[in-house]
Amino acid sequence: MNQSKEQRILNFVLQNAVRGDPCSVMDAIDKYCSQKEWAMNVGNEKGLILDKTVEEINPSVALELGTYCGYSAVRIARLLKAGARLLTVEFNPEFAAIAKQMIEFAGVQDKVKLIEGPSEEIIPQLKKKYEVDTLDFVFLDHWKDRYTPDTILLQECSLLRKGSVLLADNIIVPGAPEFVNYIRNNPRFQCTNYPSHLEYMKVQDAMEKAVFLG
Ligand SMILES: O=C(NCCCCCn1ccc2cnccc21)c1cc(-c2ccc(F)cc2)cc(O)c1O
Ligand SMILES: [Mg+2]
Repeated sequence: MNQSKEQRILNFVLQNAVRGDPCSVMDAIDKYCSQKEWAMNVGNEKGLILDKTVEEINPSVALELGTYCGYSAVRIARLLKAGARLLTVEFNPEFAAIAKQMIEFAGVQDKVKLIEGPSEEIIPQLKKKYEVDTLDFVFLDHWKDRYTPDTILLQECSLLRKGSVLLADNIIVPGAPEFVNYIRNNPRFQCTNYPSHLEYMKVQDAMEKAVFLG
C-alpha cells in the first residue's frame, strides 16, 4: 500500500529533525514541502505572522481549526507559557494520526489536545466536554467556507470574550471572500489584513486578524 504524502512528510521529519525540538520539526517540514512535495502547511512566511500574533496575545487557551500534519500546532504550542493549552481540531482521521505523531515528536504534546471531528460538532462541546471558559486565540485554517459559520457558532456558544483574537489563513488563496465580507462589516470585530504569500509559492496570499470587541 503506497504511502500518502503526509506519511512521507512525517517520515522526513522523523529522519531529519531532532526529537523534542519544535523548530527543527518546523524546519524539516518547510524544507520537504518547498523542495520535494508542496503541502498546505501555513509555512514559514505566514508562520511568522502567526508567531507574532501568538506572542502578542500570549494565550492561555487557544483553538486551531485545521490541524493537517500538525505544523501550525507545533508552531503555536512552542510559544505557549507553562499551563497554557492548544486545542486543535482535525476532521480527517489519517491527517489526525500523522499530526499526533508530529506533535509528540516535537515534544509539545503536553500543551496540545488533538480533537478529531468536524468543527460544527466540536465547537458546541468545548465548554462542557473540554472545560473551556473562553478562547483567547483562534486560528482558522480549515474549510474556507466554514470560517464564517464557525465564527458565528463561536459567538453563539459564548466562547469569545472582549479581546479574543481570530487569525484566518488563506484570505486570497484558496480565498475566503464570504468571511472577509462578514468580518470586515461586523462592528463587533476590529480587523487587520496581513499580506503575505501562499506557503512555498510566489503567489499572493494574506491572513486576516479580527479582534472581538465584546
Ligand atoms: O484547504 C485548505 N485547508 C483546509 C483543508 C481541509 C480542512 C478540513 N478540516 C480540518 C479540520 C476541520 C474541522 N471541521 C471541518 C473541516 C475540517 C488549504 C488549501 C490550500 C491550497 C490548496 C491548493 C492550492 F492550489 C492552493 C492553496 C492552502 C492552505 O493553506 C489551506 O489551508
Ligand atoms: Mg491554510
